[in-house]
Amino acid sequence: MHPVSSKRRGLTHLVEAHSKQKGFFNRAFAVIRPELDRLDVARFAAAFACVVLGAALTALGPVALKLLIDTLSGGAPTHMLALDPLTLLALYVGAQGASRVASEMRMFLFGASEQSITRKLSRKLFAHAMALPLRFHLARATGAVAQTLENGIQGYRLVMQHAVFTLLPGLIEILIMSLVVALVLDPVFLAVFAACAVLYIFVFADGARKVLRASRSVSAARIDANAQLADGLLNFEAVKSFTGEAAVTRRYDDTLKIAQSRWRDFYRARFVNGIAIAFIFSGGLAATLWLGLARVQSGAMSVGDFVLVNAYMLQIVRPLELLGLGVRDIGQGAAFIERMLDLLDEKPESGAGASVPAIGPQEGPARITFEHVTFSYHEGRRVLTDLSFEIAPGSMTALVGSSGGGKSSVVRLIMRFYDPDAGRILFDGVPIAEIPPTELRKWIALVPQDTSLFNDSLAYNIGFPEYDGVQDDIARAASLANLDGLIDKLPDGFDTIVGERGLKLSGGEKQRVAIARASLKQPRLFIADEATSSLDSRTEAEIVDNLAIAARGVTTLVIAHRLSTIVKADDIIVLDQGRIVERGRHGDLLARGGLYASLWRAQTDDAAHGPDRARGTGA
Ligand SMILES: Nc1ncnc2c1ncn2[C@@H]1O[C@H](COP(=O)(O)OP(=O)(O)OP(=O)(O)O)[C@@H](O)[C@H]1O
Repeated sequence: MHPVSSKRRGLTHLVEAHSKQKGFFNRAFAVIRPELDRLDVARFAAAFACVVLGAALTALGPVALKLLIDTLSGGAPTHMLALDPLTLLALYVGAQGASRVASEMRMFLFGASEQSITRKLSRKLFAHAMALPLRFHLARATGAVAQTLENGIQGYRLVMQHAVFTLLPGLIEILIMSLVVALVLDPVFLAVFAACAVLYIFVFADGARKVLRASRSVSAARIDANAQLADGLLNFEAVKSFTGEAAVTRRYDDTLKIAQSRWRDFYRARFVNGIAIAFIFSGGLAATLWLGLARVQSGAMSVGDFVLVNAYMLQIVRPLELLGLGVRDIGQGAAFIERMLDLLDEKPESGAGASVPAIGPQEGPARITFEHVTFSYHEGRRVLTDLSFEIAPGSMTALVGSSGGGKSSVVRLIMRFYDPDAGRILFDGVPIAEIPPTELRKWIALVPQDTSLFNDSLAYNIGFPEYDGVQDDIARAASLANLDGLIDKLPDGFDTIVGERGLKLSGGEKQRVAIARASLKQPRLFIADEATSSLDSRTEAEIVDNLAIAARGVTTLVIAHRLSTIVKADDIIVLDQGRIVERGRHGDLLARGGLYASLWRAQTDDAAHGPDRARGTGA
């Protein structure tokens, strides 16, 4: 390749990399800017003042020492300040002490604002994760999302810490030292300092690039490892029952091994960098002292000057090293932040977290209309095809059919967890695509197929999300869902902690908590997706009766495999492979002798042979 063109490409590459980095820092700053309040800014400003003061004192301390030595060694006072030794000693000690105090103040002020920003940033990230659509969460591992957020926060802390503690003081110290050297000493020392500084910059720039690359890999590996960790912990019941402890530990260790090797690359990059710096430092120190020695011997320099140049050479390493460390660790922080910024770029659901004006009628039982709705989760695999039906206000409609037929998907579309590929869904005549999801969901109470509870008290879980001030309502809802017997038995009653995802409760108890929660909502549409599938027949019958009373006047959509629970429905829609194959009342459908009749027959036959076999025959 032509050398000039390759050079040009190199330049273009550099310019591109620079503008990319600029874009990154703008994006990263845009995330925290709205979170900074006046107090944060004031604390930062005060920390900044301490940094400037501390750095100036650190740089000027050796000057006082030089003056003291010159005075003590009887050398002609070449300086303008003819101060007595005690004053000079006090100045030197004072500069050292004050610089330490400024450093402590800086840490105190910075720590307070860092924690405030970290809290606000964590809250913002969590709120964002909560506002992301269900589609996002179903496609991601919980542990990976958690680690991405954790890495991001750590990244911000690294960047903030180094901006305040390393980059800034480093720059100020170098500036002041260069000024003093230029004013007081032979310019040759400035040249040595400058040569060392240039070499440092090259070595650090190279190191920072390598460390950044290694940090990216570390960040990705940490996320993968945490995804495995959370997956194992969440599935511990399956792990135990299938004695899979060793298998999941191995699976987790495989990701840990990758993370370990990425960390090794990271530390190797840092090590190589550190060794190069040590060589430059030793070379610079040797050159300075050799030049200083010759000048002291020839009388061109005082002993104080020699001490000053030595102190600066030792001291200049620190700010330069700090600068390098700062750049390197900011690179690491940036790599950690990158993934989090990608997550923040994920679009939240429209209207999520915001208060949006509601559209359409505000009360009364809902009318739900499906108009030629077609839907697939992934291209090429259609789940619902040309679905058209209407659920009349105040009616009870049942959705039945074989497993995987698309019943829960109908519910997800009504909730706007997903949008249809074609056709539309209307809520009281208003297309739900025009209703903000958060508004729409306020009108609907859903008892989902899989109930997973918060690791909190029974009362919290029933009253979720508005726990405070509804104690009586919670007790009433618990009683409606036949939970009072259980609560009486528990030593802590409503305050009993239900365990992670409600694991300390039985499947049926969890379902009843979900029913109680939904019944508190006073919705316009009540949806029960297999809400009583884990209950024994008698409890189920009692709850169904209670629900019928509670849902009187509310439009109700019930998905059920156990057909005995929906014989009284006003309308039964039979779905098969995403299409409506039959529709009518229980008696009509039986008389028709189609899919519904055969499902019914299978269940009643099973029931005749034993009640437990009657469960889930739709599967
Ligand atoms: N998040 C998803 N991503 C991809 N495919 C999905 C997703 N959820 C469900 N499916 C698929 O969509 C189809 C319909 O699922 P759906 O849960 O709506 O059926 P269902 O009638 O409620 O089944 P069941 O009675 O077993 O609960 C199934 O083939 C299922 O594998």
